[in-house]
Amino acid sequence: MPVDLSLYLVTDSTPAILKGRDLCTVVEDALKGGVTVVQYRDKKSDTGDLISTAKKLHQVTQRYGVPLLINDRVDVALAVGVEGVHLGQDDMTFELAKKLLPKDAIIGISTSSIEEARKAVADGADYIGIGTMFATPTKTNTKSVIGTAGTQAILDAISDSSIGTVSIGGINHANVQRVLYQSKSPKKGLDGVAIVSAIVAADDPKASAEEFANLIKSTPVFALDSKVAGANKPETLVAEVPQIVRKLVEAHPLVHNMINFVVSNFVANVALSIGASPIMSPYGDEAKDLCKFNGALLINMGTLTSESIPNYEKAIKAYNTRGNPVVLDPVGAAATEIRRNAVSRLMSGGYFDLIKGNEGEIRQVWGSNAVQQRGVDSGPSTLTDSQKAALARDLARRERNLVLMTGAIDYLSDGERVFAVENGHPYLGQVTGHLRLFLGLPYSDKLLAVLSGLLMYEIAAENAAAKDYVRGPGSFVPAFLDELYAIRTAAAKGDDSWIAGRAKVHEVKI
Ligand SMILES: Cc1ncc(COP(=O)(O)OP(=O)(O)O)c(N)n1
Ligand SMILES: Cc1nc(C(=O)O)sc1CCOP(=O)(O)O
Repeated sequence: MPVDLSLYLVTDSTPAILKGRDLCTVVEDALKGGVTVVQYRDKKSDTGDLISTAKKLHQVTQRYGVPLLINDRVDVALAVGVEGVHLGQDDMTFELAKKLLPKDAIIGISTSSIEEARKAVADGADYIGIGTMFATPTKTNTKSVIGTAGTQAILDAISDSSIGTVSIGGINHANVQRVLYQSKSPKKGLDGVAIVSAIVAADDPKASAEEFANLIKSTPVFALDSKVAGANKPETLVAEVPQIVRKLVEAHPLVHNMINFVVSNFVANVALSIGASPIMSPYGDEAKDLCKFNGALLINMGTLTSESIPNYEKAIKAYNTRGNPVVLDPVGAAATEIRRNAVSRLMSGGYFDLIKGNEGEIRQVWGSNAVQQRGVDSGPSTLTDSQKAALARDLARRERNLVLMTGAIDYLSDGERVFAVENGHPYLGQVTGHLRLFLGLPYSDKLLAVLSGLLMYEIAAENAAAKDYVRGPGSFVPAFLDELYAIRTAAAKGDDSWIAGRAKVHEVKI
């Protein structure tokens, strides 16, 4: 019978993690909470002590019908008669372990590259541990931190095989759903997550394991997995927009803004104009209460300070844990070394449902070092329209989220579909800080939700710019707020004329 790898506990007996408690008690508590496999990992004890502890652990795991595997030591596994072993790249070879262990013994192999994973598949391993997902103090001598993108590439390369897969390294309650969701390749996902400190070092290992089990079971299905019928056709999507705008107006959602002070006032007024409820809070600790209102979080890096990043991280963790939408606006991402580092730190620490930026910013998030922004402007474009569309699509595909690359033409992608939106007005580009409030709405097709927000904004901008009293960005702002309000009022009355014949959306085939 295949092993249930969904919640894989790896033990650690070091004082910093076990904190002087009895290992068997901690493991039994974790089993009560829902752990499905246990690996006894002890790098320090002598062989005699390893065997004696493994025997005690085996008595516990057998009571819960959960397999016990031994890290590195085939001899200890044989002496105790446990269900299997976990072997690293520098341990006994798979072939030899297979010869020595009983036929039905479980053998897992550590992998951190496509080559290692392919070899484990060819050898016939039962599962692979894929890591290191995120840097972790539990094990500092890891080969490479590969994140969700590296894990996805490995899963993709072995997607024809039925080998089991778990991710390991730095996984906790705040990131577990993202790890499972974002690592998924089109044909193969992770079967589970391997955890050390977030369970063994927890004050209450049972409660911690229970929380993991619930999060794993309820890992949400996002945009790529469910769309409205015919959702590749712009006209099908645009036809849905009026009712989505109406729903937004009725929902009166809360938006938590961690935003650049330059546009703070404007963003608050925009939110109010379209019927949302804005709160400006750069204070990360406040997020654990604010996220309970089930609104969306917007991180706008416009006026970054040394205190911003830890505050962003706290807020992202709070919203990710609840699965509430988080939007990243990486303003000026390619302008300075500090901003470049901030982007990579945020990208490795949290899940963003939507990343919105100009070409320079999106290229920086993608990892292109060739870009140098001047201030927050994108700078002259060096990409063709189809390269821009491909960049938005590839980033969304890698991050398994939505990407909106703004410019004269906006490109919106969910990693599969790419739509070009040619509405808007140049004045809108001079008034940064557009909010995408629509992600919080209960629509399974998040791309459609964001497209609705985008069209509402851009059509309001066109209407505002057409007023004869609007002569530049200064007079544009109040007119724009009025036009947003006018659309909101019309939508609330069921009047969809604001969008009739106005949307300039086409699908880009790459
Ligand atoms: C499930 C799982 N995956 C990876 C590892 C790491 O094993 P290894 O490379 O042998 O490193 P050590 O654990 O020996 O430090 C693991 N233990 N479990
Ligand atoms: C044992 C181990 N192996 C890793 C690898 O990358 O192969 S990372 C790791 C430790 C994981 O600990 P925690 O869950 O506390 O971050």
